[in-house]
Amino acid sequence: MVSIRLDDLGARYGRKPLVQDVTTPAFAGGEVVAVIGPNAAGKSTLFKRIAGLLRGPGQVHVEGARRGRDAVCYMPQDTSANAVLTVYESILLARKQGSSWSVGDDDLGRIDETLEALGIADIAFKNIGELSGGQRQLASLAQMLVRDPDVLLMDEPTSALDLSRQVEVLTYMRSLARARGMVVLIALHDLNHALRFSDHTMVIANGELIACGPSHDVITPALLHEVYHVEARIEPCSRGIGQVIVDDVAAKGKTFGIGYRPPQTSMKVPAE
Ligand SMILES: Nc1ncnc2c1ncn2[C@@H]1O[C@H](COP(=O)(O)OP(=O)(O)OP(=O)(O)O)[C@@H](O)[C@H]1O
Repeated sequence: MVSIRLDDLGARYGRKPLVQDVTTPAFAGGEVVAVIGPNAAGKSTLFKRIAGLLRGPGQVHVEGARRGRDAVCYMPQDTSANAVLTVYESILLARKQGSSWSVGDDDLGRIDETLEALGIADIAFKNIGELSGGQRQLASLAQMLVRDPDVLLMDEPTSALDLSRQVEVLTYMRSLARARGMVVLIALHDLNHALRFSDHTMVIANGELIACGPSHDVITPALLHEVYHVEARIEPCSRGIGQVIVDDVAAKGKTFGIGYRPPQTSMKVPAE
């Protein structure tokens, strides 16, 4: 079974180090790992470093992979595409990348299965330049899945999707991780998704790993206060799944340079 472990990993753009000293336990095939943290914390940079797209110190240890050189796939946050290809062609191209160009029944079967599972069979022959943002994100996800990676890095893969699609995609990803023995690392801003769909959570802040462990142990009111400067509770919903409820933004959390202002308690109604 595949496993991935990060050892003192760092990454830089030019000379500037943006991620440093990231060391994790081994994550095993079948596990979903959420990567959370504020804007500009270094989540995408970390993913690019793991995928070998950036240089830096430290090591990525992948053991037991089936796919050798193609073991790790990275789905970037920005999925815009200009190529004049249909969705189907782009997925076929992704499937055959780095292998022989002959197309077999297994290739076609995997593509059909993925299109169906992601609910995009109806747009298979649309040009990818003509898709909506959400459709493009699903097509991009399909391109990754047909490559059968051992480790899949997904950078905010549900950011353009409507509510039901978000839940469907994350449910599917978790079942696929289990069924294919794949490790899935997902950068997420929705902490309720992290609580519901991930086994482990890594928290990145200012380019450093400040917490890593079982998601329900890591995502706590104290952590949310420290990292996001919010006063929050974690309450179990009727199905027993933890939900983050943000009561307030701490004064320290002013983000836009205007300082925190308490919410307005009344609205001005124009006189008739
Ligand atoms: N190509 C680049 N050259 C120089 N600096 C970059 C480059 N790309 C990103 N950065 C910087 O690296 C830092 C981390 O960015 P990164 O995209 O990894 O953050 P993130 O945690 O993924 O943020 P977000 O949640 O907003 O997507 C930021 O300060 C960003 O400005």
